Amino acid sequence: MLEKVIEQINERNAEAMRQAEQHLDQLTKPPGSLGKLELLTIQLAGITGDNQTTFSDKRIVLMAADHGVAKEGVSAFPQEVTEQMVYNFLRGGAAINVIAKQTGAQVVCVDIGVAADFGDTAGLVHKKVAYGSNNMRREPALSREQARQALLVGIELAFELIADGADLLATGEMGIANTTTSSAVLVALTGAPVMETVGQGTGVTTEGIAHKARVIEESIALHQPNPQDVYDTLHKVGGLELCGLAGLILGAASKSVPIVIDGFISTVAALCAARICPNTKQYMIASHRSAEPGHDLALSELGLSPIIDGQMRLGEGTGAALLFPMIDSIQAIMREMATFASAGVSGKEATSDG
Ligand SMILES: Cc1cc2ncn([C@H]3O[C@H](COP(=O)(O)O)[C@@H](O)[C@H]3O)c2cc1C
Ligand SMILES: O=C(O)c1cccnc1
Repeated sequence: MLEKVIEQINERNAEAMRQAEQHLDQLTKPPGSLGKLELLTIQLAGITGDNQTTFSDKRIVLMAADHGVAKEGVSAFPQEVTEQMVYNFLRGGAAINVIAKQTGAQVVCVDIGVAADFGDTAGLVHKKVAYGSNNMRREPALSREQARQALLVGIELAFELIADGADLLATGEMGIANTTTSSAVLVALTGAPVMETVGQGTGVTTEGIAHKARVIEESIALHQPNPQDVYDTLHKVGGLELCGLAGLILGAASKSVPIVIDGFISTVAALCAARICPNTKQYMIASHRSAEPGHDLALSELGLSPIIDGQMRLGEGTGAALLFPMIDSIQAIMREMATFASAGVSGKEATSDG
């Protein structure tokens, strides 16, 4: 299945990108003056093959999972908050619900590995692979099989949502202690110094940050994840939502559906997807730069430049959903804005430097 998916992740449509660029330069504005939004719409044209797409069915896929490493006191909040927040998402009370409602998008809340039983709770997508991961400081976080299974959950979910009409996907997550897990995966894959990848997460103190770094160092020293092998890394120091989101991104790319990447945790999942299939990067849209210090490193590994710089550190897909109105605006500009010719506005003067 994975091999087939990877085979289907192609280069973007270069001709559609060229046409989008040409159209942008005919609109009544100085060339390039819409900055990163111009690059964004060119990218979207390359993904969909059309420079005037309206994205009318956007879904934020919020994967929830618990992390055994929470036992090491690496978060400012207790583990049960993951379960409690799942109920909050289902009731529409979380930040992501409010932002999604504002922008007309849907939140798809997935239990991929919460350490609680939700029974057949309505509104929740039931895809539990395990009741949380193990404490990576003592044992591998997941079995290799669990990591593979969670990745497949993500791929299949992307297929289901796209078959159901979704034309734009975004990543979101909930899982107490997952900034620690994400930093561990980032360090394992890049060899970056641990202290450059850890931040306050939900609000730990300076001492708390040093403690997180020690827990990560000890976990990596214990398991020695192979930096060339994403599965080895994910199973030893990863988490179920990271695996699931990596799968979701691969699945979206294989169907030529753009995928908006949220903050630090989501970007680490994106890095895992890109290590599995580098072409996947062409389908990723970096929404915002999180306050987590490791986020910049993960973004630069991917060669992505986010549009929003809001010092946010929430996750859930909030940064990604905040980009939706900007996506709608630039797509409307492509469809509706007047050209120099249609408006009778004089074009750029030829100058000595061209
Ligand atoms: C009430 C609440 C809502 C959240 N929504 C997202 N997160 C975010 O914080 C967690 C990661 O931070 P750490 O590694 O420090 O635990 C994740 O669940 C993430 O999605 C939340 C955290 C809390 C407390
Ligand atoms: O950037 C993120 O994704 C993030 C940062 C802190 C806490 N939760 C999520």
